[in-house]
Amino acid sequence: MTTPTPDAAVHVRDLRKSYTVHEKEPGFLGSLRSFVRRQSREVEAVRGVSFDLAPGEVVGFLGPNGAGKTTTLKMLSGLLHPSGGELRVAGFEPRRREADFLRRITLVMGQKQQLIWDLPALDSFLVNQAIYEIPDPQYRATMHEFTEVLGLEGILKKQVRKLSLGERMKCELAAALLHRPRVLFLDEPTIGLDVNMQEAVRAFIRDYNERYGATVILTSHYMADVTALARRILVIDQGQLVFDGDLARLVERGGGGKTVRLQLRRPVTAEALAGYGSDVKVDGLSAELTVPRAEVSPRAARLLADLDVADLTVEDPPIEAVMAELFGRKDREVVRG
Ligand SMILES: Nc1ncnc2c1ncn2[C@@H]1O[C@H](COP(=O)(O)OP(=O)(O)OP(=O)(O)O)[C@@H](O)[C@H]1O
Repeated sequence: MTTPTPDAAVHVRDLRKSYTVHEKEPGFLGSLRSFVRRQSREVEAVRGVSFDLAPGEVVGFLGPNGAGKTTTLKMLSGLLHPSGGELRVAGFEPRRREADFLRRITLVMGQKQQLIWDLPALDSFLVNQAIYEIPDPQYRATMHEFTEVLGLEGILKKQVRKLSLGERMKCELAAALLHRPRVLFLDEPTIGLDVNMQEAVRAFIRDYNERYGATVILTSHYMADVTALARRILVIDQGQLVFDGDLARLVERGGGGKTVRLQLRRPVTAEALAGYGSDVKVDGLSAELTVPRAEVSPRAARLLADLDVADLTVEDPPIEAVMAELFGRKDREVVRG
């Protein structure tokens, strides 16, 4: 047994989770056969994940569908028991679900709701106040603060079923954070929201992190959430951690080169640009091409010297492209950047 890193808000060592999945062949005969002899197999959803988070750290937890993100977050919040490994969250063993542990954490799942559908959100808040034994003055102060930051005025007394998705998500977040937890597990908190609402939710999470020094693990399929909130990224693929480090290092490691965009004064053909880089696209007087990272300066200098260029910009590839590159790799060793 290893000793948790002192003061780590989250300590994870060699965490594992297998599910037993019962299988059945299709059709009536299949049902009969599985009735007589049940077939099952093990799915290793999380296979030896290790990391530590410092108090106040905001971390993006990324990976393709089925990588093991939700399973990990459920173990961290004590909803699932690990098959192996070691876990400490705010000094507690999550699987015991002690009251003091539950007071320090929250799990928000964008796809699930905890608010009572037929009642106004305010009623769910009062239920949470009772569950978490939040003293009245703290409840009033937090409600006041959340109402302001999230713009809840006017929606708290409406039946939850009548709220828009975005309004409901704001109320879900408020309900989940009413007890001022110190460790937040956020699983797709902005899923399905429009761009403005995504930004509002992000601003709220950022504000909460700064105000209370909360530790945050965030999964999202929207890279904008991750780039706006997290500097450190954990990438999981097929149940294993494949990257742990700075967002900037992740982009660099993608290795796929940088995108050079050109605004030209005179048109050029894609063939003419092929000698300067790959993936050349030309649209009227605009063009873009991919250039190897180490070659950016000399190639840009050649482009400027050879062509009639009005503007030239160099950009990192979109993080989605970097991730796709990373998942395509065969090496499964964790890279710490
Ligand atoms: N209750 C369950 N029983 C059996 N297998 C499960 C169960 N829950 C998850 N799995 C399997 O475990 C693996 C990891 O699933 P998990 O939901 O943790 O992935 P994820 O990274 O959160 O994916 P997504 O981004 O699609 O939500 C998948 O292969 C999934 O099919």
